[in-house]
Parts: sequence; C-alpha cells; structure tokens
Amino acid sequence: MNRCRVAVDTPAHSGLGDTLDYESEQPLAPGTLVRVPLGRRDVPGIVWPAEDTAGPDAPTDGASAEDFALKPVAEALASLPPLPPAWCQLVEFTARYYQRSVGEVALSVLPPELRKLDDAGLAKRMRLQDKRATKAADGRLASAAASAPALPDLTPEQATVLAAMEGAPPACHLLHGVTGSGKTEVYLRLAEAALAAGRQALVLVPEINLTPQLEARFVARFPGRRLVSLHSALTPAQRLAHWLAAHRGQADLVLGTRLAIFCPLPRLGLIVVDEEHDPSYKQQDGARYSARDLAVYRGKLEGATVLLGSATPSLETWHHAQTGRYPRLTMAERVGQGPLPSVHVIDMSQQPRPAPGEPPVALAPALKAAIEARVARGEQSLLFLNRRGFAPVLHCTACGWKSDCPHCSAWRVFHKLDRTLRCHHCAFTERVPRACPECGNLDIQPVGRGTEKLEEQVGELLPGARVARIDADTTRLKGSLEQQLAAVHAGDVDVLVGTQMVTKGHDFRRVTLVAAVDPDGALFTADFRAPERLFATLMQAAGRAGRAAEVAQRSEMWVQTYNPAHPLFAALKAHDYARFAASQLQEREMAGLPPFAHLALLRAEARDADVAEGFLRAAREQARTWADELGVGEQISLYAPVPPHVARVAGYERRQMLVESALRGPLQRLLAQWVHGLPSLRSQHKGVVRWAIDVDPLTI
Ligand SMILES: Nc1ncnc2c1ncn2[C@@H]1O[C@H](COP(=O)(O)OP(=O)(O)OP(=O)(O)O)[C@@H](O)[C@H]1O
Ligand SMILES: [Zn+2]
Repeated sequence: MNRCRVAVDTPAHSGLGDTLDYESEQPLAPGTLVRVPLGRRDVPGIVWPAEDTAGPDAPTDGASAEDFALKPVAEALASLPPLPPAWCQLVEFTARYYQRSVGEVALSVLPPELRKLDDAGLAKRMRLQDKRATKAADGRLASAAASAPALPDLTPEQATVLAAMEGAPPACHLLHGVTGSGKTEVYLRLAEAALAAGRQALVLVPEINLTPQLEARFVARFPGRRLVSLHSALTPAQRLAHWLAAHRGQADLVLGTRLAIFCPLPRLGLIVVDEEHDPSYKQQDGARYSARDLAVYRGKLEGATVLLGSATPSLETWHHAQTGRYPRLTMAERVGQGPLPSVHVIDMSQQPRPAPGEPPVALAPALKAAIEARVARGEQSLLFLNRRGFAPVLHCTACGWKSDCPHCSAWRVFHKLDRTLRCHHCAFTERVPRACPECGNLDIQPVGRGTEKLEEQVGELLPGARVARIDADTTRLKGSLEQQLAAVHAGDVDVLVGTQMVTKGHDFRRVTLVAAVDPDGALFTADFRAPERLFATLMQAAGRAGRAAEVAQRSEMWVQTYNPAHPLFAALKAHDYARFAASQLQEREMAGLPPFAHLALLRAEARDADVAEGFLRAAREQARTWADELGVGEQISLYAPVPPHVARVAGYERRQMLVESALRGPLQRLLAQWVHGLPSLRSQHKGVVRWAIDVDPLTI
C-alpha cells in the first residue's frame, strides 16, 4: 500500500489540516485527480506533492493520520495528466498568502465539471475532444496556408518596447502605454515569439465583455494555432473542454478573465495582464486573490515573461516600476501620432437653472452643442454614467418616503422599462407601487439619474439622433453585447450612453467625443483608492475618443462637475498620469497606506450589528496577543471595527476591522496564526454567520 497526501476542500478553519492522508494500491503521481472518502461522502481531491514547496509548514493541529488506519482512495482519474508541480505550487502560494486552505483553493479553481466526472467519463470527453480537435486543426492549417495575416509596420515605440524585451531574461515588465498607443500589437508580437519558441501564452483581460474582440484579433493573427478562452460565461462543458485543451498542451493561446490565472499550461512562456490596474482582477469572495499579483508570482515560478499593460497603472505597480523592481516600458504616442482628446471641464454650478418643477439638465448647453455638431458630421459621442437604472431612488413628495431596501442599507433603484424597484445589492425586486406605501400619496418621484433616464433625456434633447444604451441591463442576453457593439462599430449609433462597460478597452473608430456626465460621486467617498480609480476611469473613457488618427485632432473629453477646481481634473486635462501618480503616492506615503503599507481586513456578518462588532473586538484582542507572542506587536496596527460603505446587505449586518503593517512578513505571520485561532471565538459569538480575511483588500 502507498500512502499519499490528498488536498480536499476543507475550509482553512475546519480544524482539519491542509491535506489528508489516504492509501492507494497503485502509487499515484502528485497532481493526480482522485475521489476519496470524507465523512460519509466521496469527495474530489488532488494528490499533493509530498513536501511544502511554498512557505512554512502547515499547522499540524489537524488529522495527521499517523494513529489511524488510512482509508483507501476511492478512484483515481488516471486518464487526466497530473496537474504539474508548478500548478500545485501556485495553489499552495495562493492558499498561504490569502489565508485559505490548499484544498479549498485547488478545487475551487478547477472547472466545476471536472469534479463531477469519473475516469471513464473523462476519458470519453477527451477522446471526443481529440477527434474534434484534429478536424479543426486541419481546417486551421488550410486557412493558415490560404491567408497569412498582414502584419502592420510597428510604430517606433512598439519596436523599441519589443526590442527591449527580446533579449531580456524572463521578468515582469510594466508597459505604460497611453490609450490607443497600440498595446495589443505588442501583446500579439510577444505571443508570436512565445509560440515560435514552442511555448504557450496566457492573456488576461479584466472583463468578459472584452474577450470577444480580443479573441477575434488573436484568431486573425494566428490562423494556424489553437486558441481557447476561459471565463465564467462559458457553459460548464465548454469551460472543461477549453481547460483540458490548455492543460494537455493542445491550445497555444489562452485568453481569459482572472480565473484563467490558474489554468495549468505545461509550456507557459508568456503572461500578459491587460489593463492591469483594473479592480476586477481581484476576486471578491472565497479565496480573495489578485490575478495580477499571482501572474507576477507565476511568471517567476515558471520562467515566463510577464507583461503588465495599462495607460493608468495601479499605484502599486507604478511604485514597483519607480523603485526599479519592474522594468518600465513607455509608449507615450498614439498610433498615427494623433493627439489625445482635449479635456473640457464644465462647472455645473454655473449652468442655467431648470424651471421650477423641471428636472436638472442632463447636458450643459455647450456639451449639447458639441454633441449636435458631431451628429451632424456623422461622428459618434459616448456618454458615460456609472449608475444603471432610471433613477437611484424614488421619493414621496408628501411624507418623504424613499424606496429603501428592506434588507439592505441602500436604496432600491427605479427601473422604468419593466417598472420595478430593484436592490442592486441583494437583488430584491418589486413592482413600482402606484402610490406611496407610507401615506398613499400618488405623487412619487424619481430622484437623480441613471443610464436609463439619461438615454431618455438625451433622446429628447437631440431629436433625430440615434441614441443607444449599453449597460448590465441591456446586455443580459447572450450575444446581445456583441450585437450592440457591432451596431456602434458599424456607425448605426450617434450617441452611446453607457456605464463603465463602454469605457474600457474598446477600439471605437468613430467616437470623437466622450463625456463623463456625473462623476462627482466618486470624488468624495471614504475609500482611499477612490481618486486613483476615478482618474483611471476618466483616462480610459477619454481614451475611447479620437482613436482613428484622421479624427484625433477634433476629439474631446468633457467632464460635468460641481468641483471643477479638483486637482484630479487638472491632471486629467494635462493627460499627466505621472504627475497624478506622484501626488497620490506622496499622500499614501504620508498616510501610511499601500503601497507603503500592507493591509488585511477581517470581515464579519451577523443578523445583529453588535454581534458582528463583538466578534471583531474579540478577534482584535486575540490578534494583539498573537502579535506580541510572535514578537511583531510593534510592527502591526489593529484598528477598531467599523461598518463598511453598505453596512447591511440581505438582512445581515457587516462590520470590518483593518490590520496594517509597514512590512509584509510580520503581517503574514500574524494572519497565518490568526486564521487558525479565530474559529475558537465562534462559540462565544454564535450569531456570526460568516467571517473572512481579505488580504490586500481593494475596497475599504
Ligand atoms: N503598428 C501599427 N500600425 C497601424 N495600426 C496599429 C498599429 N498598432 C496598433 N494599431 C491600431 O491602433 C489602434 C489602437 O491600438 P490598441 O487597441 O492596441 O490600443 P491600446 O494601446 O490597447 O489602447 P487602450 O489602452 O485604449 O485599449 C487599433 O485599431 C490597432 O489596430
Ligand atoms: Zn437589498
């Protein structure tokens, strides 16, 4: 009999160790997928390498099975090639760093379908896949022979960047390229080089809706190669098929969202993280990993080149570039040398007041005129408003009732099309009441403006213009986003209204005006990253205008604000990312915030706010004791519990407490102890339904 360690999905705080021991008649290679008995069930697991490869030993408070008779492995999925050692190491690092169990991370990042299949079922899938793949490969070879893709001449800056990377040993580079500077072409050339060297390339994008256009460009460039995508909108069968193609080395290119960072790639040579600053690279539940940060780790682990691309890098990445940790490559010019749009900041307090009883104007007269001129010339305008729905709240003019959510500390949003009130936090939805539910008054009014209302108002302001809207509500159906984007690209739309969805990454060729209709909300939130995020969003949005060199001269970015003197807008006017970053970094350094400090949040949820707070206070005491015992008390700050921005969601009160340290090491040591100590608090704080540690949290 052979003894083997198996990673199974037990939470970090279950009291069981990271892995459990089983026995098997056949020796099983590390990385083999198995089913093993746990309690009364058979659960999926992965045969884990014998030794820890990343970091210190796991605490051994769990069932180290020395004293017990070992249970046998129920089944090994032997037809699947074992997951490579580097994959196990990436998972192990993720588990340690983000304070989860190895098995939890390992199993949560595999395609869900894989856990359901037995060996015979899996073998059948792979045979089927191989048959199809051969057919498709024949087709690809034929089309590759027929149409060698035409390569554009590189711009001088693209050539410089590629030359700098060509001879360099694999490392993590920052590509700081302004919007429209042709970063994608750099990715394509790097992928080409990786493929030519017999290796695989992984390209990460922040959002699913950016995958189709990028996929199209990669398919066109590499007609003879197999490309697969990985994101959460695939069917379970597709996701498994794509994952298998990558893992078995059949796919040369993998394009995906953050979850793709865990895709095993036996010949990995390149990882590109496009729009590396984007918050969606951070997973917001379970193992709260940052795919961007893991890309850097994985590149080092597997000897792959990593390229982080952005026009507005995250301050963490920028800081690493400033301090020489990442070589910085710059593309400061747009392809075709067109200028970046000129920025117009409109003071909304100086605009004509609406007549009494009339809603405030959606567009300042000067902006309206600028859009009209574009409609007349056949150019497109893009209006950006980061709030979907018709109005963020309904209000009774008689008694002051507001459409709050009974389950959350938030308003329910009025959606006019289907006449519903919807909570964007817990999804609680009701028909709009005819009269005020409190006093029966019939006059209930929408307050404020979402994209649905903006679309309506713009339609009224610009009769004759073709107005369209793209946001999460208009793109629910599969394929609808592609359709709507295609209409924009084809020139069937004059004015496009949308949320953040339309401001990122799209290569619109006819847009010459972009306007941020109401960005002020983001200026004054308590989150220390709010200015960084708003600046990036506005720069990205501006970057959608004037991308075709022939219209770049007359491209404009408009901002409607009540705070025109805010320094953020001055930096935006100058398109001066470096200046903005420098001032932000200075503030962060003075305040002791990232990247000059490292943070973790402990979050807790309970029906009762006092219970959640009580738990966190006890946790804070516990952490203080641990920190002193570990000798890191001096280096760690433990803050008092506070409510987050939206404190109650779906009937549960949320509280959080911040842990901060100037050094990563002491913080990590404390967290590793803490995560195992916290469960002991549960008996005295039974009302706490959930708690979680978030390492390097993005929102505070
Ligand atoms: N060397 C080149 N010659 C001609 N056209 C090019 C070249 N490189 C890129 N382009 C074109 O320039 C446009 C902008 O490129 P791309 O979309 O890669 O910009 P980007 O840097 O990714 O911008 P953003 O940050 O806004 O997404 C695209 O239409 C692309 O096809
Ligand atoms: Zn709600």
